[in-house]
Amino acid sequence: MRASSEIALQQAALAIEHLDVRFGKGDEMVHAVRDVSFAVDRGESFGLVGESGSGKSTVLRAIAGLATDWTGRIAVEGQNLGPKRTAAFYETVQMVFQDPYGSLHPRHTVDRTLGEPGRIHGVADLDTRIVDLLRDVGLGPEFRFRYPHQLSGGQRQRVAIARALMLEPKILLLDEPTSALDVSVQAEILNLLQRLKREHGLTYVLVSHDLAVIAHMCDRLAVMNAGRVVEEMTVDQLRRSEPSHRYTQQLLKASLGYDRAAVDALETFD
Ligand SMILES: Nc1ncnc2c1ncn2[C@@H]1O[C@H](COP(=O)(O)OP(=O)(O)OP(=O)(O)O)[C@@H](O)[C@H]1O
Repeated sequence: MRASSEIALQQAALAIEHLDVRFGKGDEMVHAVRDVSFAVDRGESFGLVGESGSGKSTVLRAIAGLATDWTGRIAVEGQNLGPKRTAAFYETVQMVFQDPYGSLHPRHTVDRTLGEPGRIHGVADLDTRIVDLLRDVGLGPEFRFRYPHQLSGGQRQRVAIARALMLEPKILLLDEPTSALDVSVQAEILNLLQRLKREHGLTYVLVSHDLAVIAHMCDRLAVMNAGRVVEEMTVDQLRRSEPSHRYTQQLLKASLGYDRAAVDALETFD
């Protein structure tokens, strides 16, 4: 596994260099992300971990074009991104949010939720594609005309994942995709994401405050504190409890969810 510094930036699925992100102006200004750099290889799962407010989601939001006051470089498959996101961007990069309740329109059926991006981007044979995508995320065709309030939390997140896959993206930005779900549903969704990654050759950037989730899902991770990356490491190093930065050691100790036996047990789920 290559460290960010060894990944040729033109070859990287995603390269972030010296990213700074701010919100607001003057006295109210929040400097949420400071000089963040990392690169993600094609097909890799990269985790961003850190306490609440450390800037993890803001990094994803800058990539997705949802936080617009940023400087530095963001490149997707060797192409630098400007301030606006194009149709080609959404055909390459999609985002899945934490809250499946908030991220689906309450008055749109599953059919409409999945169909809308497909129609906008001219996806062929949309009816078949919708049914295939639902099957891909473990939902039968009977779910097609349901509204969000007729779905469980896990089913809603499956719909949100299916919507993200509609345009056959190469990169998924996953912002705490399971933290609104209870533990058993969380394991189901994480295992679904693992399977989809294998089957579709996806690249993931996964934000989580939970080291157990990162250890289960990722190849490498960056630890964020107060807007900065304090350490980048492989998950193998994390598992061997080898963080070199004091903050990461603390995070590891303090992370109530982190229990090596539990992480190993998670891996036996199918
Ligand atoms: N729209 C916004 N306007 C002003 N400040 C913001 C905005 N979004 C985020 N921030 C601030 O930026 C900082 C980083 O927030 P961010 O959501 O990226 O952290 P996080 O690590 O993802 O936290 P959490 O795990 O709680 O989601 C925080 O201080 C937050 O208050």
